[in-house]
Amino acid sequence: MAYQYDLFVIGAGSGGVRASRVAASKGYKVAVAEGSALGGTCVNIGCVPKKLFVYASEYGHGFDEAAGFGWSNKGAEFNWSVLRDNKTKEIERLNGIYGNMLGNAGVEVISGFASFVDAHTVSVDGKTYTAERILIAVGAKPFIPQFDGSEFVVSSNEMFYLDALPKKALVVGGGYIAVEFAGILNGLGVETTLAYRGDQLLRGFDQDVRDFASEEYRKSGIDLRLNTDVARIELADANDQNGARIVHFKDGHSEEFGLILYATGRVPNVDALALENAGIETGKNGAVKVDNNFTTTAGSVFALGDVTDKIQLTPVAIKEAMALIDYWFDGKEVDFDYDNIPTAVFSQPAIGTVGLSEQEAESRGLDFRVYQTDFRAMKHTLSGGTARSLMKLLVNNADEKVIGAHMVGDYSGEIIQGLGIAIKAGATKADFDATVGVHPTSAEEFVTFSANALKERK
Ligand SMILES: Cc1cc2nc3c(=O)[nH]c(=O)nc-3n(C[C@H](O)[C@H](O)[C@H](O)COP(=O)(O)OP(=O)(O)OC[C@H]3O[C@@H](n4cnc5c(N)ncnc54)[C@H](O)[C@@H]3O)c2cc1C
Ligand SMILES: NC(=O)c1ccc[n+]([C@@H]2O[C@H](COP(=O)([O-])OP(=O)(O)OC[C@H]3O[C@@H](n4cnc5c(N)ncnc54)[C@H](O)[C@@H]3O)[C@@H](O)[C@H]2O)c1
Repeated sequence: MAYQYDLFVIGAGSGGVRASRVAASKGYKVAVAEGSALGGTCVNIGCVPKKLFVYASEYGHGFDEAAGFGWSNKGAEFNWSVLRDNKTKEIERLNGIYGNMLGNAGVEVISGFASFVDAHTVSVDGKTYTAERILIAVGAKPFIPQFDGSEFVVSSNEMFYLDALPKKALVVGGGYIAVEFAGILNGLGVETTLAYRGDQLLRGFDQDVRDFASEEYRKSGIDLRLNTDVARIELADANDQNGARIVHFKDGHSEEFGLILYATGRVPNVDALALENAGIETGKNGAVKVDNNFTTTAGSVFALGDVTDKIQLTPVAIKEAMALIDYWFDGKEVDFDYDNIPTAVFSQPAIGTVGLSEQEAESRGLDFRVYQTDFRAMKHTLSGGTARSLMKLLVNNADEKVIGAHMVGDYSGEIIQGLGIAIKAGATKADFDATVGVHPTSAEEFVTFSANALKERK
């Protein structure tokens, strides 16, 4: 049967743009449907605008820290609408670049939300399109638990377009988005409370990193409250939808906030897809089920990125798209390595991590040793700041390979990328030791760990 397209991609985000662009450049006839803005979550309401906000927020601390270096700061003021609107202009510039990139590669961009008619046919705004292969790359959307007053909270989506910043904000959650936005708000001068229902933030990260980062967040001014959960929320003035909110916590106390951000996870964005029309099965939270080759239960339909709910990171979606391209064009079975994916949390201070945490290494029954240090970075000898940095290296005793590296402190995201290469390449502790340090940096600690830094493990 002749189809209109070789490939129809649903969603022009991190994974969808890469897959459609490369497939078209290799000779496929490709269309991509996008219901919102080109570039997806990362470009529009994720990594990119978030990082711009982090830069803005860091100045908030920078002005204070500059005094020790001789700068006098005569009443610097922050204007939210300038930041918000400059950010939006930059994102619109990127949207244009994505449009050109797709157009130049010969990809037809169709505006609108797609849904399945059958395993080779999708419908967008009432018009149908047939394709030999269909790729689902629709990403994820914020999950907000439903409770009395949950309509008065916002998700990260809205944070990028707020009319004004509140005087006092509550952030609920304990993952990447919660700690990143708590840091952003705090640095921009908002009185910020971060409430998490569990014992410690950042589940899945190394325990020392979690403890250390939490302490640093507190020192930076965030009011961190653990084992704290919200019972219900109401408007302070029932006639003012945009006014203050009263939060009733489960411990019985109540408090007023101008803004409440729920950062309580993201779930696959499948509701509008009518997956059942194509016989596509889903699992937990609606995640599209795929085999190793990203093939769904309908053989002509593939899925990757956040919608499969594996690891929700942009470079993962992009690498998955490239692996799928190799499978389609070169018949290479996908052998995606989900171990040793470096990642950074752009909180303040930032966290960089790659490989196993101490707890993961223990649960895998490995015999390993840990080198660990924490120190005051040189900058803070004059800044007057009390921030400290943490670095930690795990070495497998059987083959001397470095199996994990973790850092909390300035530039961790930048530093961890290089360590990711070393660990992926199988570097040993001796290789780290044989590497000459870059001085004076914090990063050099990773190549100067001696027996003195061995952690006594219980
Ligand atoms: C606040 C925030 C900060 C983040 N920061 C980082 C970071 O610093 N680093 C990092 O690596 N990751 C970060 N992420 C995660 C990253 O954005 C995602 O992992 C990544 O965007 C996933 O790519 P994707 O291709 O799976 O989906 P997406 O990029 O989400 O793209 C999916 C696209 O599909 C479209 N779509 C949905 N349904 C349909 C439909 N039916 N028809 C047509 N189009 C549809 C959507 O509009 C969207 O444009 C962040 C996420 C958030 C929310
Ligand atoms: N720097 C980055 O790379 C970056 C930044 C932002 C987001 N992301 C990606 O996006 C994903 C989603 O981010 P996220 O922070 O929303 O999710 P997350 O899964 O990282 O964290 C969700 C948090 O909400 C808590 N939670 C869940 N349900 C709750 C409830 N009912 N009440 C109170 N708390 C609840 C969880 O315990 C957890 O701490 C991340 O896992 C990450 O993969 C990456």
